[in-house]
Amino acid sequence: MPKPSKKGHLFIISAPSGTGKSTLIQKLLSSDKSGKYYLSVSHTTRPVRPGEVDGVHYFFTDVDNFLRLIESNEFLEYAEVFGNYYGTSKRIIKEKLEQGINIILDIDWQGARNVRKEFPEAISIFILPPSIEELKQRLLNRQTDSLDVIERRMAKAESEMSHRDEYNYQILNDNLERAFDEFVALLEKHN
Ligand SMILES: Nc1nc2c(ncn2[C@@H]2O[C@H](COP(=O)(O)OP(=O)(O)O)[C@@H](O)[C@H]2O)c(=O)[nH]1
Ligand SMILES: Nc1ncnc2c1ncn2[C@@H]1O[C@H](COP(=O)(O)OP(=O)(O)O)[C@@H](O)[C@H]1O
Repeated sequence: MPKPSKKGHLFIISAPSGTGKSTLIQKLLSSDKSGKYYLSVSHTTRPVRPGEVDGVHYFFTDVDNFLRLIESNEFLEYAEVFGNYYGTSKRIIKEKLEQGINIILDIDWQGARNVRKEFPEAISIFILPPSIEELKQRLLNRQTDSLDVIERRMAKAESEMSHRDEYNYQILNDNLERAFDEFVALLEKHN
């Protein structure tokens, strides 16, 4: 009898906007030569940033279509974040987990709560910025958002951080190399 193949793990990554979660995740994916990790591509109604590609960074959509996708039960979870909708597709996640591929979800604390309801075994990691001042500096340096968008994201940072204790692990993203090593070690521990 063939041995039942091992299922993939579900990793939830959250952090205040600008902390560096996308940077850490992209670094993981570029070092993942064997394709062990898959980053779930969410749907969003927020505007495309320069350099972002539809279907790669997000599936960019309008509100009407997003509401249709909710109706047709397409999402494992969805939430309103910074005045836009964001949602995680259900089908592809289940498929990949069955294939033994680990899934990375870059979602906010509301999404994390909802995913835990369906996947209590999910492993959740909260990434912390060194300080609020440094967080603002990173958002400014990134040069992807206008000043009022940055202000809105900063206003939400404290409330996002108030959920850090709901996560299995917390990683401080002070020095990128150090934080990355800790991030990889943590993921590998579960493999
Ligand atoms: N609940 C939920 N949150 C999401 C999803 N996709 C992205 N987010 C979160 O939405 C927030 C804003 O994401 P984004 O606009 O890309 O900004 P960034 O975090 O500054 O790069 C972040 O906290 C993401 O983790 C999703 O599918 N569901
Ligand atoms: N450890 C770090 N030190 C300094 N800058 C960082 C660090 N990690 C990420 N950054 C930079 O901070 C900005 C925000 O990072 P990003 O990954 O887009 O954040 P998030 O996905 O959490 O919103 C980017 O310009 C990125 O290059």
